[in-house]
Amino acid sequence: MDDIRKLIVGNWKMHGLKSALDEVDRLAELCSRGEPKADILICPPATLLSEMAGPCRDAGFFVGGQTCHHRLKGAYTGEISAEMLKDAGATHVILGHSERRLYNGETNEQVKAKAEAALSVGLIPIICIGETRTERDSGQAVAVVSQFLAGSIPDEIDDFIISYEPLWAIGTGLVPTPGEIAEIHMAIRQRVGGDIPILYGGSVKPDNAGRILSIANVNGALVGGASLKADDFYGIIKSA
Ligand SMILES: O=C[C@H](O)COP(=O)(O)O
Repeated sequence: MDDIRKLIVGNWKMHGLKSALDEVDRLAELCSRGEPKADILICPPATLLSEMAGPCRDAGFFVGGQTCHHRLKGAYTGEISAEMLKDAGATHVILGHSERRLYNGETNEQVKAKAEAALSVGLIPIICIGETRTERDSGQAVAVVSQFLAGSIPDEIDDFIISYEPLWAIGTGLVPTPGEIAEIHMAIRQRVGGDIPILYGGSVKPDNAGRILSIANVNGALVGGASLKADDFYGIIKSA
């Protein structure tokens, strides 16, 4: 079994006003009761990043972005650069999330360029890949995930994270079988090598996290809905 330290990531997506900082305080209090066996990364909306960086750092948590532009500066109204995320205290950035590939039309080439921008300022990219229900049901899951891998990862890089997120498991309460997760994570492992963390994301909850995190080559989780409340998120963290 690989000895990569588990990473539990909370992707808050488009949730979180300043009052959500109370959840960071609550999570810090819960985690102070014992030594979590995982690193914890919270990716809030960009509007909260600077304000969260301090409390998270004090609690031993990392903070990250949910996307970044592929350029470091310029006339790109409404965009956020990797440099701005770094300046706000981020250490990681989620890239190519299926919700951005679907709703914003993000392509593999754009994800690759964003990853290069992130790496150029010292951010660790978390590159998301996954198949649709139709692709899973037609036996294409491994092929589709392999194509995303080939197209989204910059050449010659070694400090990045992959997150396998079957699109049909995001926000649905549905989770692949352990065998399905193991098969995909092994395929990713064979492609990226032994040191790259591979996270699973898609309806991870306190009651299934232990089982998912015990699967070979699952080095952590990318958690959406269950990361918004500290007690739920801690239920996943302590399963690591
Ligand atoms: O980024 C997180 C993934 O989209 C999973 O979201 P979820 O835990 O709400 O299914």
